[in-house]
Formats: sequence, structure tokens, C-alpha cells
Amino acid sequence: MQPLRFTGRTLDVLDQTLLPEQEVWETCDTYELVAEAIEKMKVRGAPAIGATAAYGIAIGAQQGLELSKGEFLSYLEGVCERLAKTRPTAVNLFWAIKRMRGLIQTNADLDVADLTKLIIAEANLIAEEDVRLNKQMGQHGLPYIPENARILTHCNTGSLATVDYGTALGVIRAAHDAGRNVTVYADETRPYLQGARLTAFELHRDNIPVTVVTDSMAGYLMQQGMVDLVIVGADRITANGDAANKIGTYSLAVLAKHHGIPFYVAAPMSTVDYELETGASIEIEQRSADEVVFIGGKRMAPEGVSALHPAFDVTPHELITAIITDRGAVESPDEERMAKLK
Ligand SMILES: CSC[C@@H](O)[C@@H](O)C(=O)COP(=O)(O)O
Repeated sequence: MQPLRFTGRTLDVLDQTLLPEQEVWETCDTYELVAEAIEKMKVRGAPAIGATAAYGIAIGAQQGLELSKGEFLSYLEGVCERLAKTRPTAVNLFWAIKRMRGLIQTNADLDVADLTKLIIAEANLIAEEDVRLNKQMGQHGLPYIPENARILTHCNTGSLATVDYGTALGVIRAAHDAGRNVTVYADETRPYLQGARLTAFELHRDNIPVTVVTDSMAGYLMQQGMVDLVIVGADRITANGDAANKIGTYSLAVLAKHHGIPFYVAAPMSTVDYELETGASIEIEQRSADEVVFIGGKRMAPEGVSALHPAFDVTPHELITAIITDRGAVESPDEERMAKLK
């Protein structure tokens, strides 16, 4: 199930805030609506956010077709700036915008209509590449998924978080497609419940055995010998192999280390940010406390009590058994080994 449909004029986004109860497609015919879809997490997941932003620039270009060349270029810069302000942690967003800006600068001598055609083609290319690279990542991940593996995962890293196929779920999907018997424990992933709502939805639909657990059950499952490996995605991996991912990932990595269980991170190279040396420099998105306090519209904590909502945490590279990318896997990642992937 793909989360995006580019029609040539609009970007239709499957509203993930409504899944699994309702499958509602929202039509974005302006770059503003695309930016809002990212901000409101109608579309989410690092690679999907990157592709959506690229399409946002393509739609923005189409909105500006009547402008003079000079006006068009400065207007496009404003479109890029708006999209860059939507969410701070997933580097794929900035990677996609940088790639689109590069294309615009290199072809700035073209007329507005021809430049717009190139922009649309580049957005389509980013989307196509994502699917291809995810499948490649799946193949690189296969050696780490043994037959009968019982796998714990966090958040949603599947088709819904990418253009298709997925990152960590892509590796699981590749193992399933290769005929391996795998079963998945999906952390519900409080507070946004990407695991319970989206991962369970995707895997169930694809007939990959899935069992939902609360985040707090992970230690128990590991202690009982019920988990063979953990695999998660990432929103940003720094030059030394530290990985930011959905809040709760770090706790899983610590638990996995304690129990001697391998802990894998699967992400495309567009998630690797070589400009940041360590995870300490990653900006962690702070979201509304209401998302913690309310569940399904019902208040769970007394009125007036404060709540925190950091949306991501950083897992230090020492806790990661291997980072699996579309270019191959890096075991025991550190700065030197990560640099070899460049
Ligand atoms: C392929 S997805 C990797 C990550 O983006 C994913 O694990 C995650 O943390 C998504 O967070 P979200 O806040 O739902 O966008």
C-alpha cells in the first residue's frame, strides 16, 4: 500500500492519522497543503517525508508558472524554505530539498515551463529511487534474518513510511518474500501508535504474522527468550553511526544489549547525515503534550498536569549491531566504517 499518488497536477496523500479505521485520500493541489500534510503527520516516515517534499516543490513550481523567470526562482526558494520548516529531525526532508535546489540552480537558465518539467521529473525520480533502494536494502538485510526469526520492531517503517516496500519492514518483507518464516512483534509506539495502527495494518494485510505489544512489554519478551532480533528504521544517522529514530528506540537498544540480542537499524543512504559528527547534534522534534495526554480524544492525565513529548531519541552506535543500507551493511558501526559507505 503506497502512501502517495502524484497525478501530475496534485499529490494525493493517504491520511495516516485516520488509519486503520478509515482510508481517506487527501488531495494537495498547493505546496502549502503538502507542507501541512507533513506537519500534521498525514504523511510521515523519513523517506516518505523526503519524497513528499520533492513533490511539494513540483506542485509549487506549477503554481508559479505565470511568474517571470526572476520572480519564479525567488518564489521557488520560498517554497523550499516553507517545506524545510515542517519537521526538523528526518534528514531525508533536507536531503530531498537540497537535491531539488541543486537541480534548480544548475538549470536556472531554462525558461519557467522547461524548468518546471525538470522539477517534476526529479520528484518522480526521487520517488522511484526510494522503492528501488528499499528493495536493495532488503537484500542486504537478508543475511541478518534467520529462518523462524521472531522480530521486534518499533514505529512504522513500511510502505507507509516510504514510497513503497519500507526500510526495516522492507528487510522483514524481503525475508518473508524469500520464503522465510518470520513473525513480528510490533511495539504499539506511544504516543502516536504508529506500530499498533500502521505496522499492524500493513503486515496483517500482507499476511506477515504480527502481534502487537505495548512498548513496556519489550523487556519482558526479551527476558522470556521470545525475541531473536530487533530491527528499526532511522530518521537521521550521523557520521559516527549514531541513529535518531522514534522515541522509545533507545530503550529497546539498551534492553537488546542487556539480553545479548542483535539490534539492527535499516535506512537508505539519504538518511545518513555525514555533516553531523555525532547524534548529540541532531535536533529532536518536540511535539504537543496533548498527543501524550489524550488517547483517542480522551484525556488520560488530570487537567493542568504537564507532559513531555520528544518525538525521537538517539541510539548511540555502540548499541547497534549493524546498520543496513541500500549500499550494504556496516557491522559495529563507527566513524571509520561509516565513512567507507560514502
Ligand atoms: C522508514 S521510516 C524510519 C523512521 O522515519 C521511523 O522509524 C520513524 O521514526 C517515523 O517517525 P514519524 O514521527 O512517524 O514520522
